[in-house]
Amino acid sequence: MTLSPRAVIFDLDGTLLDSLHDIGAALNHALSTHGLPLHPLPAYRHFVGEGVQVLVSRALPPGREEMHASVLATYRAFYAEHMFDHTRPFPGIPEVLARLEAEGVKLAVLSNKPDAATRKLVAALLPQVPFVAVYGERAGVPRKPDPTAALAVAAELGVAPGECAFIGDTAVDVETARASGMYAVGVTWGFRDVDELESHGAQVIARTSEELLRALVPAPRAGAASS
Ligand SMILES: O=C(O)COP(=O)(O)O
Repeated sequence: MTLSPRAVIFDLDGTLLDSLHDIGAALNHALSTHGLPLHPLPAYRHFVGEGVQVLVSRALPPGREEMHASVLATYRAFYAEHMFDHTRPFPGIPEVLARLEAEGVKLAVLSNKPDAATRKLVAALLPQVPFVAVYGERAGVPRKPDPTAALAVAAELGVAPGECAFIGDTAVDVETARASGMYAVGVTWGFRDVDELESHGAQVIARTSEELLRALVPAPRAGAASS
């Protein structure tokens, strides 16, 4: 099945960008600065996804909630300096975005990452992509899976929610898509597994960037590639 959406809204962390290392290293730096135990980097797969406040809450040891503000401040300062150390687009992502652009599909990013970091990363690592809208978590706007921001992005793009696909790697993204009335597409190269995506209602699962493209746009006509 090809969805052929008029617009595609992408999650950022774990969907477009492989950002786990820099997030985990920055939070481990903050934890160690405050004398708290660290986590192995893979543990951060389950901490990321619901914004920076929740990220820090999940990383703190039980009973140390009073450290939240200090750890968050140290994390923010360190991450601002190190968010580009290891973070790169996942393999095939620039090609997916270029093909969607060529097909005339409108593109946007909606992340639960803080807005400033979201914009900086997208501008620096995907500079050639003509995203119509790029948003992270903003004061006064409920974060995903609340549909408010996704519906506002669809309106900004001038498309109905039913003409949008929402692409993400976590339950939060799939729930956002469903709550907004958009196609829910889960990708497996990010931070969570297929079970999580399916059990939260992903209508399509893409395991590779090629599978994602096949789900979104019609295949080039036979013979078109050889000319
Ligand atoms: O940083 C987060 O909490 C999540 O970011 P994402 O919404 O781009 O996955």
